[in-house]
Amino acid sequence: MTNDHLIHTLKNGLIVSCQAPVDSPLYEPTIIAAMAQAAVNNGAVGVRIDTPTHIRAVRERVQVPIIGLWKQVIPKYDVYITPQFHHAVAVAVAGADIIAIDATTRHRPGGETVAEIISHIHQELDKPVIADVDTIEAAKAAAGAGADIVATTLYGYTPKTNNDSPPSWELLTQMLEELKIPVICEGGISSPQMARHALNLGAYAVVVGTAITGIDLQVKNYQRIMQNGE
Ligand SMILES: CC(=O)N[C@H](C=O)[C@@H](O)[C@H](O)[C@H](O)COP(=O)(O)O
Repeated sequence: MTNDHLIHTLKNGLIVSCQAPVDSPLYEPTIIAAMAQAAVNNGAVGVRIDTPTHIRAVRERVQVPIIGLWKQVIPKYDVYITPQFHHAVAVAVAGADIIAIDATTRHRPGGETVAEIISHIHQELDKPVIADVDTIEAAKAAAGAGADIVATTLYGYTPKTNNDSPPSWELLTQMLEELKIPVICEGGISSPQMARHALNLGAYAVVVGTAITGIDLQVKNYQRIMQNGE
């Protein structure tokens, strides 16, 4: 399958992000892979998976495109989603079909620019890149740098955006108006109706994580509201 065809299989579909906090009992390759398979069995067109180990386990069980990433904590840097090319290599070798990278305009470790990482991923790994962004400026820069897809993933998680919670319909609309490449709506989608709304606005596909696979965060949230009333 060509990369264009692969991207096309995601169109208008639901991509389920199967991730868990590192201190959760769900943070196990077999459990992540079971969640991914359950998602695919029920119609998910793709899955989004963190770490090479989890990607390898999921690859054994599902055929749909895997969007792979590797979250890293690097002292002095806030960029954490597949921050450097060598992380992208590990993600690709583990079996991911598409690589997600942080494409915000924040300082990056290793002296690589977003454009350099994207071009290395294209030339050396032959994989499409999803640029996870927070603002329209970052989205435009990522598209200009050769990203295949941009996603609203980091809206609400960076100093420029963290006084609001995702999703931002405004950012999604702006990205759809100003970019020519597919735009994925990701982050804070918590109901099928919200996912449908994103598609109605023109999103290429929708990624849902916490609302489907996030037992830890969901239960914490229920508890907080049930115990404290807010
Ligand atoms: C900001 C960040 O690190 N987002 C991560 C990206 O891979 C995941 O933790 C999210 O679960 C994913 O983006 C889906 O979003 P939501 O869980 O809100 O449906």
